[in-house]
Amino acid sequence: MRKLTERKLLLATHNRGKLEEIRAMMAPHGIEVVSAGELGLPEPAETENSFIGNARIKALAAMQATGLPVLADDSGITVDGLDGAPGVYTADWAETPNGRDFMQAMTRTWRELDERGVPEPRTAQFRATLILLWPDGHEEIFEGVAPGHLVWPPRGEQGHGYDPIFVPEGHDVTYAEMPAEQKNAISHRARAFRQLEAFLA
Ligand SMILES: O=c1nc[nH]c2c1ncn2[C@H]1C[C@H](O)[C@@H](COP(=O)(O)OP(=O)(O)OP(=O)(O)O)O1
Ligand SMILES: [Mg+2]
Repeated sequence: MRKLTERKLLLATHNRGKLEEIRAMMAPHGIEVVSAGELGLPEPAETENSFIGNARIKALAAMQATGLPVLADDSGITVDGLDGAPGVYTADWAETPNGRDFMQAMTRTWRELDERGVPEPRTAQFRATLILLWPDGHEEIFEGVAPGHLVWPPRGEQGHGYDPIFVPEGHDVTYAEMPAEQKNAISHRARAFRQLEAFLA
């Protein structure tokens, strides 16, 4: 098994919420995390239609720019009553001419469920695909899924993105109502990260 021997890792993301979560998960391993956003690296277009495909695009772009081993995260929420949408397009649903608006994206998600007459509980899964890419092209892929259901109206101030409407299975509160440590112990990203931990030297 290829181990990550560097104590510093580049995270190919421009998302501050992901950065904070993965930084917290790496900290106990003594690995410092810097992000593509912090380094001012360009944000590549995510043109694939799979989480793995888009994670690889981001990882490759950051690795080619720096020559460093890179971790990338592509994630999103799949809603059963919407046949898996927004899925790979979760971030796209938040796009506006003035940047991202996740209240708009969450509102659209709930409205489309209403329009289809989907009964509650409106089940959904948060998904994260992590790719660890070495400069020689070697890669490892890790996937985490967190099942749960959506609620309306949005609740909580923690976290980011769609956190205020997602209640993970076995809990009564949304991701956004949880302290960061609790979300980081149970989230889709945490589940993917636990597989990755085997690769940390
Ligand atoms: O834990 C999460 N809590 C709430 N929302 C989340 C989470 N994880 C992903 N999401 C949503 C929002 C994000 O915008 C989209 C992923 O899109 P995705 O392209 O992977 O990330 P991104 O564009 O925000 O950052 P980047 O591509 O630079 O890593 O799914
Ligand atoms: Mg993105």
